[in-house]
Amino acid sequence: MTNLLRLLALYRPYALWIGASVLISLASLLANIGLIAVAGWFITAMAAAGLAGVTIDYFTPAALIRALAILRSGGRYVDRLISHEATFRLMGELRGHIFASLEPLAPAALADLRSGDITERLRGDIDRLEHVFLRLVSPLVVAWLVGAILVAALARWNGAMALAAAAIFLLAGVAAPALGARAGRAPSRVAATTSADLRARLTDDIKGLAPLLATGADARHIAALERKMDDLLAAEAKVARVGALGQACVGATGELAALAVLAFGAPLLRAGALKSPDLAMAVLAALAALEAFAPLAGAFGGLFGILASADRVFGLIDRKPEVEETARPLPPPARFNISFHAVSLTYPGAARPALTNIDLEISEGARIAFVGASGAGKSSLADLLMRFRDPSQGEIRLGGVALKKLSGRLLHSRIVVVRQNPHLFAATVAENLRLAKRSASDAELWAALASVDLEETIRALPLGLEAPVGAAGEKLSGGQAKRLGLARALLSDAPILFLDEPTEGLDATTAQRILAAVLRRAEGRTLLIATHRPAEMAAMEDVIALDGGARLAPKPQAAFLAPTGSCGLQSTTRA
Ligand SMILES: Nc1ncnc2c1ncn2[C@@H]1O[C@H](COP(=O)(O)OP(=O)(O)OP(=O)(O)O)[C@@H](O)[C@H]1O
Repeated sequence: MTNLLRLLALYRPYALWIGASVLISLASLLANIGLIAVAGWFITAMAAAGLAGVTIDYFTPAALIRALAILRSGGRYVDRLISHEATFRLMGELRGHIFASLEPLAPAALADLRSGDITERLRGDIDRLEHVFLRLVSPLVVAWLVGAILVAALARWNGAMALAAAAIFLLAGVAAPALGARAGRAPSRVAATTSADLRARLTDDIKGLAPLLATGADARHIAALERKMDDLLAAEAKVARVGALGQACVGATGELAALAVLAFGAPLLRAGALKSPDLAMAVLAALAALEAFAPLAGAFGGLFGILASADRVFGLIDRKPEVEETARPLPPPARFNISFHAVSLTYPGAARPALTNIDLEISEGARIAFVGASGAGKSSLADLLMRFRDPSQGEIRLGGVALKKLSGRLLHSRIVVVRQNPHLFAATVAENLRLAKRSASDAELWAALASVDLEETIRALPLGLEAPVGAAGEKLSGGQAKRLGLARALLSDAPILFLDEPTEGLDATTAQRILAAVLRRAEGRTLLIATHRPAEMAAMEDVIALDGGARLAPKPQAAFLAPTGSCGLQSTTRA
């Protein structure tokens, strides 16, 4: 419920829009009720005048009927316009708000969420929140106001008649929504969470279709999706049943209110305390009140589904970032030497540290190779350097300034990391490259491609630089996608490059050519390479060996090049 209140609080900047929408909705509903009531009064009065052989002024009621008809139709149109505009603005803002909250979370604090899940929270769940105002709040407020106005109007003729109508309106406007919400609580929550899960799974399965087909696991996954779909349909059927029952109950509101007015009005008519046109008007007004209460019937059955979506959306916003941005970042340091001071890192929930007590001094422009078996901690070093995570202990400094005191944006403009499988966007070759340097000319793009041996391949594509690379670069081979990621990094002006196994999987000749180009383009910059290749180690000024997260004792570079298995690491002792 707290999240529902938080959601409603977000509407505060749109209070004027919402007030206007409720007023216009109320006016058009009252116009409709007035139209039916005045028409009833008019017909009865005309009949009574005919029987009595007298004439009455029919211009005024006819004009009133016309005016009410125009107000009803125009009001409905303007109401839709305003209420939807307010809702769309709010949803747009909420999406922007969520995107802004996602940025500091990425990548570490989102690592446990499937990408389909995040997409679903941003799309489906937010869409569901749209109903809060349109289907719940506005209809409820309008129904209560209409009920109160009708009861006040009836009270002018007879208190008991007004009380009876009030009791019926309370049943329809308070008891029925409350019961509907209660009955729909479990199934609507199940429907919302199952639907979110189903979409997230579907997204994941579509992304991983190739391995699913290759391993023959597709049938199992399809069966699992079908089971989820059955669960969803069953939950939605229950929500629909609650809605239908609510509709049946609320549907009787108008008739019951009309009967109550008739029951109390007939004796007044006989006693001459009420005229027949007035009674007809009151009965028809009570009957027409149904229009105000009808939307409440099914809406509240799904209330808890909307709350489940609100929980999922706010659950994303409320996640704690792995790293806190400093509110007052220091200016960029003058130098770019890197130092690690007794740095340890233990991932949340991990049994043992990924990095232990690492001390490092990397001077500006240095060329260092990081070596170590898989899981030794090389990529974790890069994550810490980019401040995707903070060390559990110790401190990292850039130019003598603690990373925590620098802004994330500054850090990311100074240090570029190329991961083992760099992410490519579903955009063109040029767009992917220009992420690193927006102003890069085509000639610069070609030069960057040439340095990773990709120029010929891209020139051979009919669209060249404008060729789309497909989702996550799937139109390129694994090696080509990796090289495009590398070209992107080389294009940037960042003074520090961290390349995580840049030539892994490439043949020795291509790897050698690319290494030469990397060294050329990294001239004057700090170049850090995580590698298993002796040639890359040999090209660096220094080799730092990691084993199980600890830095091994320094030893001559040549020792790493000895063919003793895992880069000559076995005989090395811990630092
Ligand atoms: N997000 C994570 N959550 C928990 N443990 C992690 C996470 N990422 C890495 N680890 C663990 O931290 C240790 C170091 O991993 P890291 O990826 O830094 O090694 P690496 O040397 O880069 O390995 P590789 O050469 O295979 O890429 C490993 O034991 C790994 O299982």
